[in-house]
Amino acid sequence: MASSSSTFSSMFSVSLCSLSSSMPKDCRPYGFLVSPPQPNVVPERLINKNSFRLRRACGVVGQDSTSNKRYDSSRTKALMGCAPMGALPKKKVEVFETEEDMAMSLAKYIADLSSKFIKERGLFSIVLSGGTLIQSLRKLVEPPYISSIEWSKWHVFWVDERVVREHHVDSNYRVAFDAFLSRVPILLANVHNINDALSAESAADEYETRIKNLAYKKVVDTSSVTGLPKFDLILLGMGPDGHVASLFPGHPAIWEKQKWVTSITDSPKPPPQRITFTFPLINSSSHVALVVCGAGQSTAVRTALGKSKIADTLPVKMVSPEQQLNWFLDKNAAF
Ligand SMILES: O=C1O[C@H](COP(=O)(O)O)[C@@H](O)[C@H](O)[C@H]1O
Repeated sequence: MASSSSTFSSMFSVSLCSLSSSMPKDCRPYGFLVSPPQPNVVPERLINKNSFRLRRACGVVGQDSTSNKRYDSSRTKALMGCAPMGALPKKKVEVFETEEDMAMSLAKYIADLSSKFIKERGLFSIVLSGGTLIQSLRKLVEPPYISSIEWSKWHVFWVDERVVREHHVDSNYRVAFDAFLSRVPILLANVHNINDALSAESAADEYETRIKNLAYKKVVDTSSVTGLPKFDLILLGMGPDGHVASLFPGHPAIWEKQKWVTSITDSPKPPPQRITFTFPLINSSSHVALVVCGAGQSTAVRTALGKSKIADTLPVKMVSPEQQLNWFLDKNAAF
């Protein structure tokens, strides 16, 4: 509910940043904040001054205090996910008084995107996370959305999954099925969960292949920028350590560039065996909603939305979809 939300501007001077720049649309190796001279770096005079100001306000450009060189952490972030240079998503941070208000606004946001993409493409590809996010989808199974959404046009995926059988309590599929999918008229054939009979590595490979085939059949769109499947909407939760999907701080999987879906067998949060989308695939999506509630997440939220360069390797801060990044926060997570 717009009326009960407040933007983050008062806290971080960052609320709605509609950013763009004229950086070349390519992808270079990551790992530096101060770019060494490179042939494809756009001369500073070509960077629109207003755009620079906006980006500085959002903490994505600035001056390195030790070397006195200008840095552009948006570039670094884009590179991490292999997203196009300069194609920063629009970013919107909304803070709601209660989780109930947030759930209402989230339902409207999803319903609006569902209708937009169904109009444009005839289908809606939506990717779920596990955890507390699913509870926040409860308004979708109530009026008006239960009858207004064209559920038969939905294709549902998981950004990460625990490698357990699908009826197991730890299964993200099971949590979503029990609380959400079983209550709406989605076609079972359009619910694309992992093959739970496989090992973590095989399940990741098989899921990637299936996604590739569905992109070939245009069930999932394809990014004209990266050439990777482009999901219409990815819904991400976030752990207190700033992890998203099963991409944990300090884990090598956050740097994966070749695979679209990878496996891990040493998740710091149980269960240890998981499959997860990698950043190149997450960041090729059109829209991402980061849905975060509760005081336990507030430190990671502050770090992610603050200006610290150190936070650039916090998984949640590496999320950068092609079109729009929306944060849905309750007050407890935000303050
Ligand atoms: O393990 C996981 O954790 C994150 C965050 O979950 P939450 O319960 O703290 O909201 C979740 O987004 C991810 O899908 C899940 O596998």
